Amino acid sequence: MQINIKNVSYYFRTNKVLDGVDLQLPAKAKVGLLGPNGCGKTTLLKLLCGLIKPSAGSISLNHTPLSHHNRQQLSATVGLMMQHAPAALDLTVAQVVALGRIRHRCQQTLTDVLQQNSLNDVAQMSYNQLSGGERQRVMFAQLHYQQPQLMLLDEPANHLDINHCYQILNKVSRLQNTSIASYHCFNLAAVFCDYLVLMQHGKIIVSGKVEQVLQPHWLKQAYGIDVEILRNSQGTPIVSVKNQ
Ligand SMILES: Nc1ncnc2c1ncn2[C@@H]1O[C@H](COP(=O)(O)OP(=O)(O)OP(=O)(O)O)[C@@H](O)[C@H]1O
Repeated sequence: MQINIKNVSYYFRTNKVLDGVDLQLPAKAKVGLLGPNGCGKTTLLKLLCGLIKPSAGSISLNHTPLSHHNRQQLSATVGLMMQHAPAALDLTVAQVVALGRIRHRCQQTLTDVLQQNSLNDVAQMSYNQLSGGERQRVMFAQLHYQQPQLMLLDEPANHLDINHCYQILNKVSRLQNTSIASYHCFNLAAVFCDYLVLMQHGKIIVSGKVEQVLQPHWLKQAYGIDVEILRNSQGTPIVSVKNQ
């Protein structure tokens, strides 16, 4: 899904939390949103799925303004995994995952999705009785079942142990869709994204390929930290924070 964000601003009352954001993304891009706490990453993700509307500017998906997509179509083609997995009503894990396909004809079975996300053993447990990381995995399985053309993930690594974190981010990177995920860990973003967007105070300060964005001067500007950039054996950047 192609995305075109034009001069988008967003206010919470008088607080301008997004300020003239411009961004064009090609279909199937795997995008990482970076930036310090409160810079506007979640707000941008909520705007992209139509949960909130821009105060100014416009967003188009596949060349059609978001405001022209009908709600049902949008909820089938765009999926958002929130940062804090919500407490569900008294639903089982299987029922929560099944909500991902409530508006679709299923192409893969619920059993397959539960299995692919290693949730078979807890499928009949109450969602409310799961740990934070287990809930996060259930919410990802719901999104996986939905198979949206545009997958939005707010801090997908939240709560997850390193093994489940890699399993989920590997799945995201292999899906043939567009994904935009916010990250606090530069090194996860470097491994799983092909394009990064660095934000500060509601603005994009730089966007581009991983190597262009993970530069010491940009990270100093956004976060006020000194870093050096190392490389792993595949040449992927590793950001190492210098002792403060
Ligand atoms: N419901 C709300 N009402 C008022 N202000 C809000 C609301 N939600 C967010 N904000 C403000 O909007 C700004 C951007 O918040 P947002 O959640 O988009 O940041 P973020 O980059 O996702 O932060 P984090 O990395 O901490 O999750 C923050 O200053 C926040 O206080």
